[in-house]
Amino acid sequence: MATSGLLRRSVFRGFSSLKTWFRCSAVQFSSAQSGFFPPAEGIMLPVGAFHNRVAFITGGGTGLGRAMTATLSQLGAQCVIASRKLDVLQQTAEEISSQTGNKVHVVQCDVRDPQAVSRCVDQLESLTGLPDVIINNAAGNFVCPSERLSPNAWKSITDIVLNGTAFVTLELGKRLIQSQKGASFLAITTIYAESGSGFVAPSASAKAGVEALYKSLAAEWGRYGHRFNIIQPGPIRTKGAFSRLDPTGSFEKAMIDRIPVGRLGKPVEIANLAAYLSSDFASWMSGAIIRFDGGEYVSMAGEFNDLRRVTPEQWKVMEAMIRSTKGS
Ligand SMILES: CCC/C=C/C=C/C(=O)SCCNC(=O)CCNC(=O)[C@H](O)C(C)(C)COP(=O)(O)OP(=O)(O)OC[C@H]1O[C@@H](n2cnc3c(N)ncnc32)[C@H](O)[C@@H]1OP(=O)(O)O
Ligand SMILES: NC(=O)C1=CN([C@@H]2O[C@H](COP(=O)(O)OP(=O)(O)OC[C@H]3O[C@@H](n4cnc5c(N)ncnc54)[C@H](OP(=O)(O)O)[C@@H]3O)[C@@H](O)[C@H]2O)C=CC1
Repeated sequence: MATSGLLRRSVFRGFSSLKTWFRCSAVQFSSAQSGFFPPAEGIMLPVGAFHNRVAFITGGGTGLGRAMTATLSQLGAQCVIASRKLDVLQQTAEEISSQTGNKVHVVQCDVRDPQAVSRCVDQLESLTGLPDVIINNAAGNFVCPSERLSPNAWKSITDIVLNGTAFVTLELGKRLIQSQKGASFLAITTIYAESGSGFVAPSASAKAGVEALYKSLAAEWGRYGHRFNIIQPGPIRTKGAFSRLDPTGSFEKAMIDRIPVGRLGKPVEIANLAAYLSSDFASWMSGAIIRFDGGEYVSMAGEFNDLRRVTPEQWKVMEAMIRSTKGS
């Protein structure tokens, strides 16, 4: 009796401090743990893995598209990058070509316009011939409460992300089928294409559509020699994304705090994965969706994941409480 009274008192003291502790504690992961997971900045595939290959990358002038272009070019590919801003494309192409010694071509194209996409593919064909690798990376996005979205805001994101990807994929796919040439298609979506997310509803909806398109074509166009895969990145700092998704910079710490690996991703990390998926080493991969997020998605999803905050001392108290229910 005396022992169980003591236990109850100590359990109660422990529990109330636990409640206080839970209220006070906001941080789940220390960025110090990123020390366990330093990014490897080198190029993963062997030199020449894309020798004699042509890669077409939308949005290749900036951010992740630029990193993918640099990696493919380093691996021997002749790259063609396309987006709206010709000056940005030209500067990126010159910088990458001068580093790798491989030509990077540029084509101005607004992927929202199917005629422009068709003209872009004409230009691509005359520059390099049809590509072996297609990376649908171009996107538009901004955080916005859904009740503030105008029809044109919705349309603008959907047109870039879903329709743009579809126009590029269909135009190239048809021409590749016609010429009996196989290719690897890769789309860059995001982790919330799966879960949905408040404040980016147009992007979440359009990215989910891209995933449905790529899974459908993986099933349908394997017979023409085409593979379709998807990378769902978590947060990787780029000017384009972070200026539109975290304009004040106040959410970055919260992002890092919920990533088990304890840090943001690096552009070169996604570039290595994209190169692998686009390479012959991945010729048995099609219809795959690779989540690439340092564990953020599962970290946000699990009901009991907040128990990471419980200290060993607090576990002693909780375990005693649970064990004391035996027979009740
Ligand atoms: C962290 C982990 C998960 C991260 C996921 C990341 C996903 C990403 O996709 S990041 C990629 C970010 N990069 C970009 O967005 C680059 C390209 N973006 C743009 O060019 C522009 O931001 C835009 C998408 C708006 C398109 O530009 P465009 O010049 O074609 O359009 P606008 O005429 O400026 O706007 C079209 C309509 O949208 C309304 N609008 C624009 N910004 C906002 C905003 N911040 N909030 C609400 N509404 C906005 C704009 O008013 C236009 O509508 P309307 O006035 O009715 O005509
Ligand atoms: N960075 C991140 O944390 C994450 C990024 N992603 C995805 O990664 C990809 C790259 O994003 P990121 O590098 O961060 O951002 P950027 O803003 O740097 O890249 C977006 C690119 O898309 C191009 N683009 C936009 N609209 C059009 C259009 N209408 N026609 C042709 N090109 C267009 C832009 O070029 P231009 O303005 O010259 O047209 C730009 O180069 C996107 O698909 C994004 O959704 C997904 C999850 C996380």
